Amino acid sequence: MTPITLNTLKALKAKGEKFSVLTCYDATFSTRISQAGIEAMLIGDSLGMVLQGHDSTLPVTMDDMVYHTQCVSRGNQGSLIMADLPFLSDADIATLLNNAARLMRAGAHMVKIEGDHWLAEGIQALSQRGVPVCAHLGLTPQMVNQLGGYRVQGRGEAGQLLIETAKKLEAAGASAFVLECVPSEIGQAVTQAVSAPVIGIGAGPDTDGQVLVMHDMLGATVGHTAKFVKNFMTEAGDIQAAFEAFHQAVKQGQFPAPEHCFK
Ligand SMILES: Nc1nc(=O)c2c([nH]1)NC[C@@H]1CN(c3ccc(C(=O)N[C@@H](CCC(=O)O)C(=O)O)cc3)CN21
Ligand SMILES: CC(C)C(=O)C(=O)O
Ligand SMILES: [Mg+2]
Repeated sequence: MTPITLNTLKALKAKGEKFSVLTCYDATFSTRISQAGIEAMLIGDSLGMVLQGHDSTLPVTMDDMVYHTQCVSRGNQGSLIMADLPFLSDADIATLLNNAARLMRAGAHMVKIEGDHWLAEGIQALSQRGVPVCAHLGLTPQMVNQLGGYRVQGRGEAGQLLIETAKKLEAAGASAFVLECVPSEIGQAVTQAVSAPVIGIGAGPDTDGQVLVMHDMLGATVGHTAKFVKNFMTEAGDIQAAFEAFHQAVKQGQFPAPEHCFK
């Protein structure tokens, strides 16, 4: 399989074709997920919750992210690898550049950073130096203490601001977006407003790609799961088939269904 690049994702968007993304944290699942044809894997700081047992993503360190990115990189068979910059790893531009360099050396092809319009400066600094950046907007879990919980974002006026923010960050150099927990109409509007691929999680059916936390879509997560989660394991019967079913459902526009979306 020819490796997936950012250009592949851009070309899919231009053609109106969907693509799928899963979080991944280790070499075995990296091989399995990439063999299923899933275009990209995200070493998410959600590992703080699903692997480490914390109740938020805030305790995750750069060392944690580097270690898991190396593991995923070793198992990868052609998917695009994205890695999260963890909480406050972007305290200033020099720190941000150093931390992004660590993720890229560990095998990431692109870094993802959570925030809002103020990300522009950091995104510009990274993209000018050859580090592709994915901007994570909407529900940004590193801000859970300020948001007062994992709540839907971008309702009412905030939705219009989100569209303007995405355009501004694309102009600053963002090459992709993750849009989390927003009404479907905002997911659609942001996707149309930028030419960079938009990956949704709880952002409706109209984003270019869909991402889920691997443990959620395998039905392995303990306790509460969000409305946007679908368990692909029940029907598939084994893990490889569940990855393939997720990929096909996204490709064919069958996932997310209305029950996975916010109005
Ligand atoms: N296992 C796991 N899956 C994830 O998707 C995930 C993590 N962990 N950890 C980091 C963040 C936290 N995330 C979350 C967690 C909960 C909701 C949630 O339950 N949201 C409510 C929205 C309620 C509302 O405002 O209407 C929901 O009902 O889905 C959303 C995103 C997404 N990320
Ligand atoms: C939920 C996705 C988008 C993420 O940022 C993570 O897994 O950390
Ligand atoms: Mg994350």
